[in-house]
Amino acid sequence: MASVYDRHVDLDQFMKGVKKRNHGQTEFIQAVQEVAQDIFEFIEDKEQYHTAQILRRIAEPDRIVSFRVCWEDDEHNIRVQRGWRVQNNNAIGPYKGGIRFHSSVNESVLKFLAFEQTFKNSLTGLPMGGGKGGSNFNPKGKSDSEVMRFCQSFMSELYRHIGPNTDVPAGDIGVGGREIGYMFGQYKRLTGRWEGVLTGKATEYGGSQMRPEATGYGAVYFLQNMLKHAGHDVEGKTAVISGSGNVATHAAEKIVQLGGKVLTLSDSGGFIHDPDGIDQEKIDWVKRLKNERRGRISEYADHFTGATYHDGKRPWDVTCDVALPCATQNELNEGEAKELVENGVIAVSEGANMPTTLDGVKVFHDAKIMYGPGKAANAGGVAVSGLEMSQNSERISWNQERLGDMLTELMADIHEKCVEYGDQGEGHVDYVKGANIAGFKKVADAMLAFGVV
Ligand SMILES: NC(=O)C1=CN([C@@H]2O[C@H](COP(=O)(O)OP(=O)(O)OC[C@H]3O[C@@H](n4cnc5c(N)ncnc54)[C@H](OP(=O)(O)O)[C@@H]3O)[C@@H](O)[C@H]2O)C=CC1
Ligand SMILES: O=C(O)CCC(=O)C(=O)O
Repeated sequence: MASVYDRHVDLDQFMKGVKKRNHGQTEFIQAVQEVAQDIFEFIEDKEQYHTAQILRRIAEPDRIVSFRVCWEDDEHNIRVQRGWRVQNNNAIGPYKGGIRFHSSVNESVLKFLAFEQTFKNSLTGLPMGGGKGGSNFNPKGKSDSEVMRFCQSFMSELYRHIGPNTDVPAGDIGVGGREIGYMFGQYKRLTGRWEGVLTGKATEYGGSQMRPEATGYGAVYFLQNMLKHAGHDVEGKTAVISGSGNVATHAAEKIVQLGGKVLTLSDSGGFIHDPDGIDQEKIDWVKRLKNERRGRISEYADHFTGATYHDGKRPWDVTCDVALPCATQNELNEGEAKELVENGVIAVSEGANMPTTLDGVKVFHDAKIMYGPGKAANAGGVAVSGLEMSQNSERISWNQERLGDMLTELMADIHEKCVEYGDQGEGHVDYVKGANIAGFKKVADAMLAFGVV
């Protein structure tokens, strides 16, 4: 008798199902679409993946925990926020991925991030599954005490769902060293245990050297590998960077160290353009502005002569050789991608997660420029988090130099995997395809080994 379930759905039927089951979750649907088109091609002649419905299963989170987070502001008002942890897939290791605090956070955003994280973590070669969490809490303008009370309340719910062998969160937008400290302190208080349950900790209490730098540096190493593969170098290149947080400032720092010139940085208000170049001294100033004074990037143009501030704008119309979107999802659209290409960009390396819209990706693809998608290019952060987990379990700590070498090697390996599965001949590499297939294969083969679970 014919089965009512057709194992051989095509891409369109598959995406129809995804859209129906995840109605209105536009970011999640976008992330699945971008992966599915490559995976369907890859598994066309591989019956085992169809029979076991592997992609269908990866695109359905193992579980989503959602909870209320109550906290008291400095005026003694009771505030109520939502918190989530999306545990997408733990086939190859404990769930692993950051926590985001931003007013735009919702279930769709966290599902897309956890889905992407599953492929990214697989690409690192380390034993980590994919997860992501967060809240619609907006830390901007809040006092340290308010942030502390919020973090403690958030962890009072989250702690029962995480653990060093279960799920290991870290930072993301709006969650840096300060927030990780408050959350780790609360976990320790609630459980009575010191264990490596979060990464991105300060080095005084078990954090890893190089973790703050790892995502931004890693995105530049990935860029460097792409350029080298095509016979180019970072030295002498002009770079346009968006964002001015952890990833953007460290990407800028590494570009400068390798002899490139950084022209822009941005935040959600607008971007600054400094034709003289944003050197190390200026980057340090931006780090203090953002991490200590918690100010706006517009202040840069008041402080440094020659720089201009462009209110409400994104930096993609500034002519450059390389572009690094390092702020947030969907911050670079089709029109902006066309503008970059027309202005002669040769490579794009994504420090942020899914910063380019699907139409924008198509522009880069058609123009055959070197385009490193976030799940490969920004994997250095979670890779060093994986190394932090190893150091915590072994009760050891590696030095900066050793970790720097490991990060460089990890990014070169990820680049190699992308080339292995994405080489299109005549010197062109489809890095999206390479990252999707290499990331998928390891998770899929582990899932096959487990049977139907
Ligand atoms: N931290 C990490 O290790 C990793 C981060 N990533 C990704 O990198 C990106 C940046 O993260 P990170 O640097 O850690 O975060 P931060 O909070 O340190 O910085 C975020 C930056 O992006 C800007 N930004 C945030 N939302 C928007 C928006 N809607 N429009 C325009 N600008 C925006 C912020 O500006 P403003 O201050 O005005 O909000 C800020 O400049 C994210 O996509 C994150 O998922 C990826 C891998 C690892
Ligand atoms: O280090 C981690 O676990 C989090 C990294 C992360 O959230 C990401 O890669 O997007």
